[in-house]
Amino acid sequence: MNIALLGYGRMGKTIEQIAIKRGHNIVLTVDKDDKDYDITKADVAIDFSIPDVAFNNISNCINNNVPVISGTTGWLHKYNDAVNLCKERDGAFIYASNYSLGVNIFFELNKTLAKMMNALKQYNVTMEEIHHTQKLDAPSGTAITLAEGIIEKHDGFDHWTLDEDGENTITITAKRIENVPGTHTVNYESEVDTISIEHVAHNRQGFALGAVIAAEWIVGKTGIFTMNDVLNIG
Ligand SMILES: NC(=O)C1=CN([C@@H]2O[C@H](COP(=O)(O)OP(=O)(O)OC[C@H]3O[C@@H](n4cnc5c(N)ncnc54)[C@H](OP(=O)(O)O)[C@@H]3O)[C@@H](O)[C@H]2O)C=CC1
Ligand SMILES: O=C(O)C1=N[C@H](C(=O)O)C[C@H](O)C1
Repeated sequence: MNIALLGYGRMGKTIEQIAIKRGHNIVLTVDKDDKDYDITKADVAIDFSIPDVAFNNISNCINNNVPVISGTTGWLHKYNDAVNLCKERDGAFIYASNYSLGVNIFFELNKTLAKMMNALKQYNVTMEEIHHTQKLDAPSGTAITLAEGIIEKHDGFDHWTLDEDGENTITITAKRIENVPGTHTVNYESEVDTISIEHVAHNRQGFALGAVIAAEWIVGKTGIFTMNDVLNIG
């Protein structure tokens, strides 16, 4: 498979290593200063860039009939525009806030726990995410997906906030610590005890492997998909 990497930073480079090990070719790498490139030489594009440019990168792929996997976070106010464009052009597109297989299991565990905790309203939920200091967005896309999972399954919570308490609120705390690849903790606290679930990424390999698996899966398909479709879970 011929792969284009839109964003050739920490994730782009990790994806390159894994894709090559799995027998693929990297035919294009795109960074900030690369403007006039031919995306059509790729069978699939993988976007791990920055929030301000992700939507343009994705649109360019869809407009040129190239299936696209995006892992960039912090651009989701435009997600519906990407979905509409993909439908209009009969394209193929996946966005996931986290491609790691472990985190996608964690997303399901989080929803199952939220459903159980719905019966126990004495517990308040809070969340913490920790990432490296270069991260541009907060809270993390993964924390937002976790919060949305709780809101879907627990009728005591209808929104999330960053660092602010409030009624029916899932308060997310975002910490930035040198070199942390990504840690997410969900806590249910009552007066008598705390129940916590946590996912700790040890490096970026898990995110990158999931993105390459998604890219392998989407080639030859049309539609808007999620990692649940790729992994057949949920
Ligand atoms: N969904 C998931 O599983 C994961 C998502 N992420 C997300 O992926 C994104 C990238 O993370 P990471 O690799 O750590 O970040 P980096 O900052 O290391 O990489 C981002 C790259 O995007 C490049 N870039 C800037 N402008 C453009 C442009 N116009 N077109 C293409 N590329 C451009 C930057 O280039 P330059 O340096 O020249 O500006 C940089 O090389 C983030 O949003 C992060 O949150 C990260 C890990 C996992
Ligand atoms: O910026 C990162 O590094 C990460 N971003 C994603 C997010 O915002 O959830 C996924 C992962 O936690 C690493």
